[in-house]
Amino acid sequence: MSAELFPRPAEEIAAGAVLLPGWLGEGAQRELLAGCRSWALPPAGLRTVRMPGGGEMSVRQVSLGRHWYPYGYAPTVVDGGGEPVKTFPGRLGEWARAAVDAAAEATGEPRYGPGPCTVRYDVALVNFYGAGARMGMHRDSDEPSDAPVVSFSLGDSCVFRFGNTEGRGRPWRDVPLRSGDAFVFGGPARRAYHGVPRTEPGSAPPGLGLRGRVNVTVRAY
Ligand SMILES: O=C(O)CCC(=O)C(=O)O
Ligand SMILES: [Fe+2]
Repeated sequence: MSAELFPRPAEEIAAGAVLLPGWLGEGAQRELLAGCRSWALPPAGLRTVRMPGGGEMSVRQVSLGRHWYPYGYAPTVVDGGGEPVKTFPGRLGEWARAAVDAAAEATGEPRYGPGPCTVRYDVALVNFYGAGARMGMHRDSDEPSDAPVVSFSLGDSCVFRFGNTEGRGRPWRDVPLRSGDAFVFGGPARRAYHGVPRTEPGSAPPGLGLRGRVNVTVRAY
């Protein structure tokens, strides 16, 4: 991919929620995608998540570090085959801390506490969006930790709807996320509602070799 014609600057979408466009370069995107492909393999690989109401999430998912299920975390795939969850890769924690520092620097506000980020990240959710997949408005609230969540996007672009902490409704901002973008939400935005109303099939960078969208969300439990 050539450089952007109009580079997108870092932007604070809401207090504590920062978009870092193109934060992962092409090499890092390829590295992360290769990781996702290996994490997707069984055991404890890519799965369809069943909701308590009987429905299924359209986004398929793999957990790292701790297994997320609706609504909690467990050491094993408690709502599937019972296998131990895959290990959380330390490199994802390094990237997440660096993204938090970049977000803090971009806003010039000490939103996430003083000094460089020292959070011990230990959980990641890998979300795979095929054509038509979406994620409804929700909060990331199954982690006791208030540490910033860091999300990395690969492949197809999407609309990331970033709302408020009061409820699922407006006000919200619809933010386009593209391959390589990082999005940090912490501090006052940590428990804000957010979702992905749509992706744009076929919009992935041709060189990446991914059809669909992958999002990796790094959290501290
Ligand atoms: O796919 C995304 O960008 C958001 C994922 C998300 O909100 C989550 O995994 O909780
Ligand atoms: Fe989320």
